Amino acid sequence: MNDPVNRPVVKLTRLTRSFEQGGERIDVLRGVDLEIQPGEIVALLGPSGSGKSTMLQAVGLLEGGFGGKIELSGIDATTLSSNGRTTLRRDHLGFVYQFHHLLPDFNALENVVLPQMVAGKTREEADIRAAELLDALGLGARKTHRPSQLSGGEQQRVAVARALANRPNLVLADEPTGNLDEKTADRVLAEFLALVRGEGSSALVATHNERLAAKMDRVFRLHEGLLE
Ligand SMILES: Nc1ncnc2c1ncn2[C@@H]1O[C@H](COP(=O)(O)OP(=O)(O)OP(=O)(O)O)[C@@H](O)[C@H]1O
Repeated sequence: MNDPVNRPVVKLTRLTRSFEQGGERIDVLRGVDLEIQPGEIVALLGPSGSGKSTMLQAVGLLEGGFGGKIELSGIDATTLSSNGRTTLRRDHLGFVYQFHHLLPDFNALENVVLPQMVAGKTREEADIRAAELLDALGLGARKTHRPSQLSGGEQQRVAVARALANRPNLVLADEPTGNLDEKTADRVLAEFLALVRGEGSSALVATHNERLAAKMDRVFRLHEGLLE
């Protein structure tokens, strides 16, 4: 029971978030409950403005201002200090965004090595792990390319490798293939899902694409601030 491996990687209890805009209050999240078990890949569907990014920011411990409870692998993030949240984020989470956000002056391998060095790995360990991930994503021959020398699909694959570098138990992905053409998006998503499954990790993937969402284990829809 106390084994963190068997605890939900995410448990949200009555998560709320409101914004003030022009003197008006918008209730974006109205009491969201969600549990994601280890190894599960969950799609978060919803039209633009429904609150998908807001929800990922909550789970990613990237912003404050939320009501309710956010637990990651049994740890209640809402009671932690800012340093505690940073450590929890570093040790448990990986992030992939719509745009790759790779460091332009570093090559593909270095972009995957850097977060590992920040987490305390040796350069040698980090190099081995980065090469393993890039090889798995078919980028074996692109390791010394800078982001500007890679195609959009290749850049996004490097971003996927970076997100998985520290063996997170949950990857948060916000429209991870939203910037790619349909064929490339399908291929990169399939590789991403296969890698997450192979690593035994979990993922919460925000998308407005029903077809892509259907490839995941469970699909939730954000509608009027609640999950359906
Ligand atoms: N910092 C903020 N201040 C005011 N309103 C905000 C803020 N962040 C988000 N919102 C509002 O919250 C709502 C949800 O935004 P959010 O970005 O979470 O939606 P989304 O489903 O991710 O949309 P998209 O698919 O377009 O990225 C929107 O109406 C947005 O205008």
